[in-house]
Amino acid sequence: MSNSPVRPLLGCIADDFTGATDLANMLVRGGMRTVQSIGIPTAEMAADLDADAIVIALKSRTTPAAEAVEESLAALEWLRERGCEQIFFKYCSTFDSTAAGNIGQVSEALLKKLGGDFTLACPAFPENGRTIFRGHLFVQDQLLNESGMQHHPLTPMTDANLVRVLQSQTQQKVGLLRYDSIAKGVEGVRSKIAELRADGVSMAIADALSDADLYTLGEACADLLLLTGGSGLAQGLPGNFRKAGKLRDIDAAKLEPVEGGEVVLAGSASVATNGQVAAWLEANRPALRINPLELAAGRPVVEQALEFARKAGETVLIYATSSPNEVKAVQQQLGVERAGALVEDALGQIAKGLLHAGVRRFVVAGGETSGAVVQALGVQLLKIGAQIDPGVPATVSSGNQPLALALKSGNFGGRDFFSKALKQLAGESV
Ligand SMILES: Nc1ncnc2c1ncn2[C@@H]1O[C@H](COP(=O)(O)OP(=O)(O)OP(=O)(O)O)[C@@H](O)[C@H]1O
Ligand SMILES: O=C(O)[C@@H](O)C(=O)CO
Repeated sequence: MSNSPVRPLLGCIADDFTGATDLANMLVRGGMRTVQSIGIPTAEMAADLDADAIVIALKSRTTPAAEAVEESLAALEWLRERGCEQIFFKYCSTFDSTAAGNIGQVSEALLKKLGGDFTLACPAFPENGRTIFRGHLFVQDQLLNESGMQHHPLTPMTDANLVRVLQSQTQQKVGLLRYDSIAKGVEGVRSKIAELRADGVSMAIADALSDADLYTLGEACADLLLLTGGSGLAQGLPGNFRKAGKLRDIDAAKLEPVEGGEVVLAGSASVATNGQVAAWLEANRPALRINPLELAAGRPVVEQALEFARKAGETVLIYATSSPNEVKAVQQQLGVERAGALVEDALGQIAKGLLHAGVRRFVVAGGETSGAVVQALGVQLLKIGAQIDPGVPATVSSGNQPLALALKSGNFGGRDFFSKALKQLAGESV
């Protein structure tokens, strides 16, 4: 067994916040000690880094391609300076991108900078119902464009044919690594990649119906400088580093316990979060809903929420989560951006107020919401612990005052996620 690596092995760039946490979760599950940085780490943060994998969380999913490319290249440069051997570009398992990109443009730029001539694009996440067959992405039993994602406010996905979608975002030739090549195992994948390369393809959408397919892909691609996809594709990578004797045999998911108060903050309006809020209310646990219209009217919503939490004497849920129709009505009155910003800002301020009141464990629902809360709490670096539900790990922030955080993508987590996450952050077995 080799000693702890001085430099990280895998460098990752994620296009959003909870997506980064999802990827980090997968790497820890595979035995890689992983830290997530909010943006490119500062020199001070970098001095403390000791991990097998580093995930840099950007907020580039919906930014114009040129901006996303610039930020991603800056992250790449930082990761290469640290000596990372392989780079992973993480995007959403539903391939969320605007009509203008930017998954293709960012992948192309990263590949060029690395001097590579081929990469895979595979957003599959079978554990959460995302599979790819003949280049078409399914969410559970629906094609992507019939799954509800066609109505996404920022990244409506109206075509399930990922070869076509990716080709519209890059000058490079896009191909398909089909399920029948993957069924032939690691050698089958390698010979198909050789064929695709000879054909001038530099990015191939990879089919994946199961975790077994993703492990095969991961093993077959050990030598590629760049891989791109969802967290599922990363499952096969720790095994490659282990085989090469580069990982220590330690518990990568171990986190220090964090004592203090706890809270649940929900700013996601997704179906899964609506169910989780309903489950909390059905259990008669204390909850307060914040109303964006009251925020817009300048009412003291933040102060009221802090007072509510203080008086409750037990763990509370503070949420903006509403049904799609209610959200739409608010958005029509305030505008999508303003409504979102008001809620995010309020939940951030509430998180900060609760921190001052002694809260140290935070369960947060929603990608944008998590970004706002983490920023308000001044968190820059997260150590990643054990999985709570697929795609969501427990995490603890670095620094003088460690905070325990569970940051959940909107559509992730079971109905009992909030209570399960609170227990796990408190160190209880779940
Ligand atoms: N009641 C509401 N009315 C209007 N906007 C709301 C309301 N509740 C939440 N929002 C806003 O909706 C957005 C939800 O985005 P967020 O990323 O947090 O959740 P999500 O989209 O479900 O999660 P993910 O991006 O992880 O899939 C935020 O900007 C939030 O402020
Ligand atoms: O891949 C996923 O589905 C998530 O990690 C995510 O990025 C959700 O926004």
